[in-house]
Amino acid sequence: MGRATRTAGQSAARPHQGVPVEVAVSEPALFDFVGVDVEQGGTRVLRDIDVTIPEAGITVLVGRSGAGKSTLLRCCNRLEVPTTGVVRFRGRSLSDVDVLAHRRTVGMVFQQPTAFPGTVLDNLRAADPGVDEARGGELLRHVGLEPAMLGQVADTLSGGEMQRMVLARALATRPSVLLADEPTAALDTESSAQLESLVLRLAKEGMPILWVTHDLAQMRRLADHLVALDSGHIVYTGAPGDYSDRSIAGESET
Ligand SMILES: Nc1ncnc2c1ncn2[C@@H]1O[C@H](COP(=O)(O)OP(=O)(O)OP(=O)(O)O)[C@@H](O)[C@H]1O
Repeated sequence: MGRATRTAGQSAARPHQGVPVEVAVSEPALFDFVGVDVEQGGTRVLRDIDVTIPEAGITVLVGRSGAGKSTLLRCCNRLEVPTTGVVRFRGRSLSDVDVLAHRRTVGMVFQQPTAFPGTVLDNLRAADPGVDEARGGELLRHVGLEPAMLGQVADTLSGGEMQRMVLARALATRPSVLLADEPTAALDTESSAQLESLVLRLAKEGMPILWVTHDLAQMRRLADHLVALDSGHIVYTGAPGDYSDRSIAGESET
């Protein structure tokens, strides 16, 4: 975690002194889970989660099916609300934020890309009505699609094109974070590789990304940081290179 120095005024750190002082403060984490439980249908699907998601790079969440990866990810944009505990976003509890505004800051893409009715441009405008053709073309280029596709009926796109359009739609609100829940699961190898390159580029451009997968080979291609879950518990956090317990993830290399 990086550290920052800020100038604290009289009222902040030293109320009894008349001059500003320099204090060192830790930068808040991107997401901070403290004592988080999530209960679904009488079962605790996340148990006592304490984890910090760093501000930079790609954090990959791995674990076998049903481990709680999606639930943890969904807590990050308030699609899921903890039964107990706190999730903080850049230091602020998500129970205190405006949820819709938060979801514009924290974009999300899902396993199954879903087009809204109408054209690709209509889809981008559903996220931000201010998207004109120029901005729409820019968003499409950013995800490797041709601006000429703006007028195409969205549900005629291929699976790979659709997932990239959905990503462009998520980027239309200029989010500062991206959440991705197994976004390559329904794609062929080539489309999957294109999406991986795209996400690596977004991360390089400075966007922190949380990416869920059960595919350990993909995890190794993408992860700067790793969080592994098993039966609702965190079983590993740290560098991907140090993670070796395949029996915990329970998944095969692909
Ligand atoms: N609304 C719900 N009601 C009851 N149980 C739920 C609900 N949502 C999730 N669960 C259960 O919570 C557990 C964790 O689900 P979650 O989708 O987070 O797992 P996952 O690790 O993302 O799995 P997968 O890789 O299969 O998507 C599962 O056992 C699931 O059946």
